[in-house]
Amino acid sequence: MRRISNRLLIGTTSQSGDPFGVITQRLTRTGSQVTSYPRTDDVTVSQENDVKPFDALPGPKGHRAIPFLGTMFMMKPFTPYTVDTLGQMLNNFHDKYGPIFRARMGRDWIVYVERLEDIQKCFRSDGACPRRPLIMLHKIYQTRTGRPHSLTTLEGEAWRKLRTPLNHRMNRPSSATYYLPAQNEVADDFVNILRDSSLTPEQLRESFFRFAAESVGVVCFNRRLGFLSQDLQSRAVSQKLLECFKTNLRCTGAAMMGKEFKYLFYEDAFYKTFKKATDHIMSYVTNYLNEALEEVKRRQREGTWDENEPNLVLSLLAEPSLGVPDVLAVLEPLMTAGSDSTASGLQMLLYNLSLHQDKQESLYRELQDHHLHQAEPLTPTLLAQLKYLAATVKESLRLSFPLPSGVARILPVDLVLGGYQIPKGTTVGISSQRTAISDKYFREPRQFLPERWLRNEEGQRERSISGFAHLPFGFGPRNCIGRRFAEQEMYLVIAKIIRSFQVSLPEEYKSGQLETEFRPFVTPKRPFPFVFKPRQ
Ligand code: HEM
Repeated sequence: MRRISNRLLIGTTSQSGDPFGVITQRLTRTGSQVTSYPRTDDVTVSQENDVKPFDALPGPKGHRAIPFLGTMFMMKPFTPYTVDTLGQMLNNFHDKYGPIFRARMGRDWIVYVERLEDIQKCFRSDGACPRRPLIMLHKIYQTRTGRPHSLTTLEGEAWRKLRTPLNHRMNRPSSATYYLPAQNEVADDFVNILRDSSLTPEQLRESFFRFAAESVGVVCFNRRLGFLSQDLQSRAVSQKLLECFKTNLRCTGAAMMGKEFKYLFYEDAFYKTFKKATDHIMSYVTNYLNEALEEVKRRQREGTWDENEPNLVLSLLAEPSLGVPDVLAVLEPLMTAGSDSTASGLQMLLYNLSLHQDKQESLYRELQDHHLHQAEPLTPTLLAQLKYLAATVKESLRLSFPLPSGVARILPVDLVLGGYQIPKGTTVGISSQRTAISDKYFREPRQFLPERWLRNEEGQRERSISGFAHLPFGFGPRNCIGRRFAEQEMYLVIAKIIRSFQVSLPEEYKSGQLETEFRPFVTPKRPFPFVFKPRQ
C-alpha cells in the first residue's frame, strides 16, 4: 500500500484493500446543520499490475447480455425481478458476481461498483462537468417542443452555465435559512392537516406530496401554490397542477426504469400523456414567473432593487442573460425533483420512527430539552442545536436508501476499477444502496441507530464512518442542488410532527418485508396507515 495525496487515482486499484477508516471526514457547515462530506485529498490506495480486460468482467451472460433483449431476460417472467425490485436484483448480482460486475441495461453495459475505492475513483475522475445518463424523456420533450434544455438534460459547458448561478444561490449557508419563515408556515399547515384523524392512508400519502410540493414551491416561485389550502377554490386550482406533477413524475420514473421506450422514436400515448401534463405545468408556472418578473421590474423602477437579493427566483429573473423560459428551465426540474424525493424521504423516516418508538422518544426528549413548545417557529440557531434530529434524518436516508441503484456516472477517461479496464464513455452505477447497509462500514447495518451519527465532545463518532459509504445526495459538482433545502424541510417538519404527535403504525409493519416501488424515489407500495396520536 502506498499513500498519495491530491492526485487523480487513475490506473491504480486493489482487490483486497479495505478503505474503511482511511478516508477521513471533512466537516462543513451547511446552513444551520453540520454535514460531513467525503474528503478527497487524503486517500490510501494499493497498486495492481495485472489489469483484466473489460470483457472479462463478471455478470449475467448469454441471452441476458444481448443489447435491449438482455434486460428483458433479467426481469419477470424470466426471473422474479421487476422494475420495482431492481435494487434487489442488483444486490443479488453483487452477492453472486462480487464487488464489480457488468449488466446489460438497454443498449449498453452498466458496470456496477460497491467498493469505496472504486466509488472514489469514479467521482474523482468526474472533472468540472460530470456526466450521468440524462433523463431522455425530458430531453426529447424539450427538443420536440423547442423549450430550453434544463439541468437534468444538459451536459458539459451548457450544463455548467446553468448550474453555476444556482450553486452560489443554493449552496450558500444562508440559502435555505432565508426560506425558513416561509417553510415554517408550510410545515405548520401540514401538521394541522395531520390532526384530521379521518384521512385515509391514500389521502395521507397525497398530503405528504402536497407538503413537499408546497415547500419547494415557495422556493421556486416565491409564493404559496395552494397545495395545502383548506379554501376550496384554491384547492381546486392546485389540484389540477398536482395531478400534472404526479403524471410528470410517474412518466419520468417509468421512462428512467425502462418501462417505456417507444416515446424515443415517436409520440406514443405514453409520451402524449407526459406532454399534456408537462405543458400544463409549464404554462402555469410561466404565469407565476411573469408575476415575479413584474415585481423585479417594479422594484428596479422604484430604485428599491437590491443587487444582493437573496430570493432565488427574483434574483434569477434579474439576471440580464436569462429570459423567462431560461429561468423556467432552471426552476421546473427543481420543483419536480424536489417534491417526490422529499415526500418519499419523509414517509420512510416516519416509518422508521414508528417502528422504533424508543428512538422517537429520544427525539421527542431532545425537542423538549430545547423547550420547543407547540406553536414556536424553528430558528436557524435552534435547528443547529438539534443533533439527534439531524442524526435521525441521516440514519433513515441510510437504512431506507432513496434510490434503488445509487447514482451513475459516464466515465470521461479510461479507468481501472476493481482490477478491470473500464473504457471512457462507460456508465458506472455507484451501488450506494449497498454500501449504506454494509457491515464493512456500519456497525449493525440493518438496525435503525441514529446514535451512530452523533459526535462526542472531542468531535468523534462511536465508530468513524466514511462519507463515501453514504451518498444519498450524490457527490461532487453534479450532486443534488436541493440538498440544503431537502434537509431543512425534513428537519422542520419532523420536529413539528414529533413535538405534536406520537406516530405509530399497525403491528403487522413490525414484522415482514416492506414492499417498495420507485416513483422514481423509493416509496412504499401501499400507503402507510400512520396513526398520529396528539401528545398531551
Ligand atoms: C430527500 C430528498 C432528496 C434526495 C435524496 C435527492 C437526491 C438526489 C441525487 C442522488 C441526485 C443526483 C446527484 C449526483 O448525480 O451526484 C440529485 C440531483 C438533483 N436534485 Fe435532488 N434529492 C432530494 C431533494 C431535492 C430537492 C428538494 C431539490 C430541489 C429543490 C432537488 C433538486 C435536484 C436537481 C435539480 C438535481 C439535478 C442536479 C444536476 O444535474 O445538476 N433535489 N438529487
